[in-house]
Amino acid sequence: MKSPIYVALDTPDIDRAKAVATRVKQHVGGIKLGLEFFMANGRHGVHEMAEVGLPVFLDLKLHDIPNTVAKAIQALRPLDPAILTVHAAGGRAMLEDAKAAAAAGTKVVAVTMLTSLDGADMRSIGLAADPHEQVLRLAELARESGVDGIVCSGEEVSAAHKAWKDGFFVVPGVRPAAGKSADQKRVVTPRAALDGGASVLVIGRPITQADDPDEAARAIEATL
Ligand SMILES: O=c1ccn([C@@H]2O[C@H](COP(=O)(O)O)[C@@H](O)[C@H]2O)c(=O)[nH]1
Repeated sequence: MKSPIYVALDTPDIDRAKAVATRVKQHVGGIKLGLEFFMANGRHGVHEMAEVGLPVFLDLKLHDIPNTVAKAIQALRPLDPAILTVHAAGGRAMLEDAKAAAAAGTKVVAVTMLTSLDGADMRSIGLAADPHEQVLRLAELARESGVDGIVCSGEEVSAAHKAWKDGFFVVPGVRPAAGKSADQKRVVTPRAALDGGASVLVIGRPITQADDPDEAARAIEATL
């Protein structure tokens, strides 16, 4: 069975990204390239990483007016990403236009509330709801807008999955041992995220910063 793990290759160094991807290839289902990699290496870098032979998740978290996001997604079509992120807070029209602009084979998923935020952070940006309520509200908006799924933490994935049975759920903030971790605040274990209904587990530093990334990915996979 294909691994649900997408390894987050957060580095500007394409040789390092390729080396890690090649080492962990047997234990992951795909690679995730985010802003750090894309800003440094652009479209050419994405093409090169695709040569590793794993599906590519382009985590650019697009958030702008509908026309700008749609045009950006059209420009990304030749890269043929398996998964692409936009921010749910961009609103219904932006989500609808994002989905319409993507290639049929690309899953468009909406980031609800970053896993680096907790309730206190939400209040500081003027949101009264707790993380759980906010994620469920944005999940409903994403579902109604026709995108394929959402990004949320493992703390909310079970409730979101119950409300959206055929949704696609991407869960970052995953750590072999739960609890706060560096900049991640809403954290669960890989097993708990999967039991909650995650379709994809995004795991970066626990693999990429391990002395032996391949062994770290294998050990995580063995818990699933
Ligand atoms: O809410 C979110 C959305 C995206 N991410 C991304 O996932 C990885 C997590 O990396 P770790 O090293 O495992 O913390 C990273 O690329 C983030 O940009 C997220 O963490 N939370």
